[in-house]
Amino acid sequence: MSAPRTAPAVRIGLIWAEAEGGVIGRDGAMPWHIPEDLAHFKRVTLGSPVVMGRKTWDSLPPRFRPLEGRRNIVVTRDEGWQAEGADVVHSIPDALGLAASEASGSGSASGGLVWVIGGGEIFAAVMADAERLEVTEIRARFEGDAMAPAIGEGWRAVSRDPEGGWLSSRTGLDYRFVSYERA
Ligand SMILES: CCc1nc(N)nc(N)c1OCCCOc1ncccc1N1CCC(C(F)(F)F)CC1
Repeated sequence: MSAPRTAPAVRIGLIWAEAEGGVIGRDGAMPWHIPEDLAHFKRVTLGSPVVMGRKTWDSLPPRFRPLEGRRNIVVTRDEGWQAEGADVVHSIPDALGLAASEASGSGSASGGLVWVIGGGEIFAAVMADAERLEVTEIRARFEGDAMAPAIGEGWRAVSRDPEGGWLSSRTGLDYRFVSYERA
């Protein structure tokens, strides 16, 4: 029995890239490089607040930190942690509260959602309250130590790009974009 869903004040989307079997990371990084996914991530999240765990913040290449054009909200248990360009909070509810004050109206590109961008621990904590998932599926198997949350039967895929088959990254990996909404 999952935790009772509270109606969050803010609309939550999760975005991640996963290999076969649900691997999303290894040793604090992504074990692949798919430039087309970086562009996809930027397109989906630009203009919306992003919420991430401290390890994901640390995994951002310095030139991308903070993620420009988005409020960067970083969740950490470390009371002393701070970083230039990051709004630091110490719980998911605090992160969502901060994002709620920021998530632009439904007019914005992604309809006033706050995007949770990783990692595995944060995804697991917010999955029950999410209403949209943007998943990049990578057609390859990688070893890893961070996993995507399970997408239960309460979700339905509302779009696939491409509709059938896969796209080929210039780095040689096949991938596709799948969008889910709560059924
Ligand atoms: C893109 C990686 C990514 N893909 C999807 N679909 N969902 C995510 N949750 C996600 O992880 C975002 C945080 C980690 O991000 C990076 N980790 C390593 C190297 C580069 C990055 N990127 C490059 C693009 C940059 C830009 F600002 F351009 F978007 C953001 C940082």
